[in-house]
Amino acid sequence: MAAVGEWHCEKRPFDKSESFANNNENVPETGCLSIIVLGASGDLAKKKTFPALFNLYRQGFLQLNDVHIFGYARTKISDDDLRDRIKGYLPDGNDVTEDVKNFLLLIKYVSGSYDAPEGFQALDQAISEHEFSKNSTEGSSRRLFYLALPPSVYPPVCRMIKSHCMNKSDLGGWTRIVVEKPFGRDLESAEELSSQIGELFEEPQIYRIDHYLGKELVQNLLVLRFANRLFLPLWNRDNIANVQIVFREDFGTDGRGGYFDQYGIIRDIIQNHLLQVLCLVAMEKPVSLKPEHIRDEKVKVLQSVLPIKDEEVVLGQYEGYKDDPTVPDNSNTPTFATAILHIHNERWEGVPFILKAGKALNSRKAEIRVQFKEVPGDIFKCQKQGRNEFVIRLQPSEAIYMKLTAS
Ligand SMILES: NC(=O)C1=CN([C@@H]2O[C@H](COP(=O)(O)OP(=O)(O)OC[C@H]3O[C@@H](n4cnc5c(N)ncnc54)[C@H](OP(=O)(O)O)[C@@H]3O)[C@@H](O)[C@H]2O)C=CC1
Ligand SMILES: O=C1O[C@H](COP(=O)(O)O)[C@@H](O)[C@H](O)[C@H]1O
Repeated sequence: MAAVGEWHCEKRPFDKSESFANNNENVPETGCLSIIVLGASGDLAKKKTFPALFNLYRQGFLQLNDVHIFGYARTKISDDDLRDRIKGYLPDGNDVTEDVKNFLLLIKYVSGSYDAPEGFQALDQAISEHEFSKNSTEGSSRRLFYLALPPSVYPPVCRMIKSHCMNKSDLGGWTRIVVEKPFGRDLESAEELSSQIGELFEEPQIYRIDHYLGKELVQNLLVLRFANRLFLPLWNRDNIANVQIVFREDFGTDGRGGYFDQYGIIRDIIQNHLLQVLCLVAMEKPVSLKPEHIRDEKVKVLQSVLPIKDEEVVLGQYEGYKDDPTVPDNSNTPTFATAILHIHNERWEGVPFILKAGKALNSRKAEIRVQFKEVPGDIFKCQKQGRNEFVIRLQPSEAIYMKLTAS
């Protein structure tokens, strides 16, 4: 029997004043806004970034009078080509509504490379023309650059933005950049990337994104764990046998080899999305909900993870991966990985955290599965496998359910 529980689980209302401004409390959020999606020809842009912008537009956070959206990438396509690529991924894209039409008209495309001035000069000119058409005083407008690109090109792109596309002077306007995961390939490259970007932009201008943290149930994990007495006494090694954090997709790279093959499934999914989830599942209660307090508790979890043993890792590559023309014929990149993590602390000693991620599998699913221990002195002889579990499903649709043991 599966029962749906109703635990305290709330959605924090989105506060307009927080949009793009939570670290910049004194900066006015008015005036002409240009949002520039770099890597606009790619998968992230069409599946997530443009649809998210459309949702902001529909909810009134992006005003027709103030906003313009620019796509930038190397692929040579027209404005309409880009709009056609995006259309099918918008919630109402197939029956082109007025909202869809108006939104698409906000989008212009500029083509150029990621490491040469010409393209960025053309981009700057297109942005400036838009700002001029809105009678925006130079320096008073806002420019947001979203890097929907492989991290390997962040340094040249950031240098080009800094040299050619900044808001010209500081009259209340700003220039900000959003960078995607994975943040580098390893500790050394992450630190190098941090210092390269840090030399060009001030910290409040830099936004690092992990979209799993935007999923409603991921955001709710802290409320669920720390605002419900039901869970407080159970959430530990005395009651929990193991925790599985699983990501499965039923599609492969689909032409994303240019990015994916350089990184593989561990860097694409496990190191960021799944580890963030693991931290929220395993951490102690933070002092408050301030970002730095939450971060401090996450760091303690990560510091308590023991080195992963080779025999507790499985890697694989799906058959047909190398048939994708964007993947090199000799690629050894894993598209599947499982690793067992052990957290060496008072709460979790002896509880395996099983992290699994794979592409081109037989189903699509992202979930946290908390398997409870069997009850002591069990008098029932029923089948126990797959029962006594608490499941938080993050994908394809978000849900919480419990698999109880019942005859
Ligand atoms: N796809 C998704 O659902 C998600 C992706 N992300 C992140 O977004 C970023 C981009 O991923 P995604 O859009 O999927 O990948 P894509 O392979 O689709 O790459 C995006 C664009 O980047 C350019 N590009 C690709 N490979 C290279 C390369 N080796 N060198 C220079 N430019 C390249 C291409 O544009 P052009 O050739 O036209 O210049 C491409 O259209 C990654 O960091 C990923 O982790 C994050 C969350 C979800
Ligand atoms: O970050 C990424 O996430 C997507 C999956 O996101 P979801 O919200 O649809 O679960 C994945 O396809 C992509 O490889 C990866 O870069």
